Amino acid sequence: MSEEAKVHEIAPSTKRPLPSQMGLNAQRVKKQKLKKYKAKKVDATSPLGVLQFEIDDLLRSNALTREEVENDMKAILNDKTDEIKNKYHREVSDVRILKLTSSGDGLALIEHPFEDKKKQVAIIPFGLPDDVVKIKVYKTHPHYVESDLLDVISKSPMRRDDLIRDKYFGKSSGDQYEFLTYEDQLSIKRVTVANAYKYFAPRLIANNMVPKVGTTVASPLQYHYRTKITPHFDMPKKVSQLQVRPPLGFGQKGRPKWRKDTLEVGGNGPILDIEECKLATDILNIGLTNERRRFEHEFTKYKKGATILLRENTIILDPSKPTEEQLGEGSTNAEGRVSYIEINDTEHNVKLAKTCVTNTRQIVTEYIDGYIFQFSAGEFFQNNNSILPIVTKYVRENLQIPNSKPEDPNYLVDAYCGSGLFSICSSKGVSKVIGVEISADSVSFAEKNAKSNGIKNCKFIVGKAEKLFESIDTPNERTSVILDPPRKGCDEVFLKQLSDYYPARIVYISCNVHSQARDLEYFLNDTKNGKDYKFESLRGFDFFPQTHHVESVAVLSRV
Ligand SMILES: C[S@@+](CC[C@H](N)C(=O)[O-])C[C@H]1O[C@@H](n2cnc3c(N)ncnc32)[C@H](O)[C@@H]1O
Repeated sequence: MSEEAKVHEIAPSTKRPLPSQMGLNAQRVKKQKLKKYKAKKVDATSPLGVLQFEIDDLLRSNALTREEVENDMKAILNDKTDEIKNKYHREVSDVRILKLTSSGDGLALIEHPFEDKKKQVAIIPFGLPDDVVKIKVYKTHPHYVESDLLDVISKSPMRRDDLIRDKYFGKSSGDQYEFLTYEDQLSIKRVTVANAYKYFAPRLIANNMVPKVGTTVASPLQYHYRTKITPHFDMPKKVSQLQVRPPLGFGQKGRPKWRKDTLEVGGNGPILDIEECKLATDILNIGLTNERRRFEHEFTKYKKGATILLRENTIILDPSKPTEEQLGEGSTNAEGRVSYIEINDTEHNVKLAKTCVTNTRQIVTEYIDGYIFQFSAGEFFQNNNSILPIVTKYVRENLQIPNSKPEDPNYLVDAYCGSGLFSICSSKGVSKVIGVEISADSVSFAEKNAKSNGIKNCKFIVGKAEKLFESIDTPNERTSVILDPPRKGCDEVFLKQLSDYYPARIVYISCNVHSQARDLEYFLNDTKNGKDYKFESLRGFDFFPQTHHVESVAVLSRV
């Protein structure tokens, strides 16, 4: 085979610029194998997977095909002179943002750098629909490009810069929606829930089986609500030569050249140096100050980067003893004393102390809905206790089997029960609760939590969720099921067995509405008894104000 033929065989279609057309030396190309673009496999319900649906949606509404927004990955990868890269990775002005993704980024169509008839899909962090902006494209993927926002030329009516309180705004993903009114944040999250079902439950949508998405339930606290944060740092290879401590904080997002006054705040590395987190509770911010001070002295002791856990802990104070004697372990101040904040709980007539726990194995306490919960600081527990009483009440009410008489027995199954939050908060008036959870540590806390709250009708099993069905003996027509799986959702094995068990009601809580939509599409359409269920209600809960995240609660009942 001739040299020429070899190049043509592995080069992309002639419609796109070939390396040779871009002035690359054919001899050099011959010696080195051309790099091939290999797409990473992503879960369809992960942010990158969802982006593919969002791109298709954008293309459909603009009468474009995927081919018409394709980028020449091979040419970029094999571009030794940077000539192609520089054409791709350029500044573009007068870009109108058309949509918002579920990750909270703007989506726009821009001209293609090589082909007049083609466009490119651009992802623009901190861009809002109807903004007109200037961007710098810095990374190319087969069907979209990533960009930095350089300037906002004309503002979207939604853009409310006067609401920005955080000096790191525009640099960190933590407070991505701060420039929106809270009402707009809640409306956007409602659209996220609706779109998730459009993308992942098309048969349910086509058959009008998805209820109208309810308004998103607000969080009572919109700042200072997070009870856990995990700042981290990276260490360079040559730690011994390090004079100044590395940045300690959270990953940088979207280099904000458009916010001129905050260009240097937090630095410009991959990790932003964060002195204060506006979303975290006051005691966590005190803990952050303590841990930053410690890191200032001790950074050379670390060989590798690490994550620091900051978890809020609550202690009911015994008024007859000095407060400091009752605090236990916690983040300490410059004098070596455990930092704390005292709070008067006038409702329950008790004094509380809040401390900040940094040891993942330490036991921490939370008070929710009149119940006490303990768990290891490093294990899963919900992260915004201001909204939890609203959520647990909503779940409890939706588990009720209609037309029940008070004397009728009712049963509850809590799949993925963690340390027993929903089991315990829904246990009153129920004959028996069975929780199942894969973490033995969480199950032992669920048992202790039931006991310390004086609850005797809860039983917890260690194992995969489907283990439940090996031993379940409650009558299905009198049993309601709570599902609260991790982000990846449930698996088909579990959903099939759930359908075979055929409970009276199902309340599905999810921190990833996309996997929830996929699971309900499967459960309602493809399992034995799925068709006997009505999809009663669907709505988001705002566990994480100022961010794009939404928790979704779906309720199904047997008809
Ligand atoms: C989102 S958390 C919910 C915990 C609890 N409902 C709460 O609100 O505190 C999901 C839980 O599912 C557990 N888990 C993950 N995979 C599981 C599986 N296959 N079977 C049972 N539990 C699982 C995790 O350990 C975690 O505690």
